[in-house]
Amino acid sequence: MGNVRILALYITICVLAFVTSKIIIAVLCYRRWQRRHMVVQDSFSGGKLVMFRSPKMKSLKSNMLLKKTMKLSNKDIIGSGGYGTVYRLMINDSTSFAVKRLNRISAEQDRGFERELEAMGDIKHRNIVTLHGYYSSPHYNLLIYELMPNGSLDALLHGRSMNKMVLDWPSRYKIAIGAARGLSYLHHDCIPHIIHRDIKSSNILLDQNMEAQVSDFGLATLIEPDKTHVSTLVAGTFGYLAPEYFDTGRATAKGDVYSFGVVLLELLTGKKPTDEAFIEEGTKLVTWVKAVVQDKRGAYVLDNSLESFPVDEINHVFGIALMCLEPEPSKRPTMAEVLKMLEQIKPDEL
Ligand SMILES: Nc1ncnc2c1ncn2[C@@H]1O[C@H](COP(=O)(O)OP(=O)(O)OP(=O)(O)O)[C@@H](O)[C@H]1O
Repeated sequence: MGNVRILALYITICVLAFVTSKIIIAVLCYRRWQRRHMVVQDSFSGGKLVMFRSPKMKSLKSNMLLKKTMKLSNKDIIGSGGYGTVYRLMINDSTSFAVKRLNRISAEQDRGFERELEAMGDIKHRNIVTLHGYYSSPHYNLLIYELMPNGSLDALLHGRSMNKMVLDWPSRYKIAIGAARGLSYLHHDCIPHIIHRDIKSSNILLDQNMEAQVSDFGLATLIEPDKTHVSTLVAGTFGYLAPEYFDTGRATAKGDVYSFGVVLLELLTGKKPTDEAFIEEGTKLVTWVKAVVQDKRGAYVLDNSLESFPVDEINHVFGIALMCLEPEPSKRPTMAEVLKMLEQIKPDEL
């Protein structure tokens, strides 16, 4: 009988110690989370604004941030895409953000929303657009990003009048290297490794120094794009998608490499992969370029504005693009290899 009591006491002590340790760990984790976040509850809408603490956030008052976020209107719109509308949020002369309002997501997707965003907020790299925070409410969600003052590569290369700019070869090469660094970081240095799934020129944004930053990673898994958004097929964008994706429907790192190859072609030819002219002719940028190269008229595809720049450098990047565009995924280089090859073209400048 005595032994049974001792055993019961022993089990009780073990259970209590286990439960207490779990509570202590949970409290410590929550305190750590609180130290790294600034949280404001919006009693009016029932929403919650969460900002990840960083040097940029130090001088900001949380209530003022929430107030300005809630006041965003059509006049603040800077773009829109398959996931929703993007607004410029001006806090003061020196601080602004890009706020992406996401189209409604299902309750099932909503459950993983905050967890995914916490992981995205942890990713800090000079070639990845920083996620500063998010707002979640029963009706809609907002993602708060670093504002990229020079917009997207897509707008710079193919935009109408105001945004369009003739990018010289050094700028294009710098953009290619920056985007390759960002993507290589997601593929090889993040744990767990991240597949972007939607690499394209509108997801390569330019900071004040025209340095490329990759945006929108993680969104393809976070939210199903708007079904009315014609350029988007499941995840990814027509014109950039690797051929195997149409058979398997599976996003892979080598699929990202293919899409990056399309972006390199875009930089070299100045042509838009999603251009209706290609669709009308029943072809794509990649097919057209490959056909011209096969005819040994490779120089014909290059953007006219690149004529006066070093042809060997341009041809080298062209060669790398074609490697990325190998139909067989295993024959494509990894992003780390692509980056290394790009860097070797002008090693002194980096
Ligand atoms: N952080 C940002 N800073 C500045 N402009 C941005 C930022 N994020 C997005 N934009 C602008 O908003 C536009 C729309 O972006 P969004 O990511 O919603 O759609 P997209 O990339 O064009 O298309 P999709 O939704 O199919 O990926 C971009 O092309 C860009 O011009």
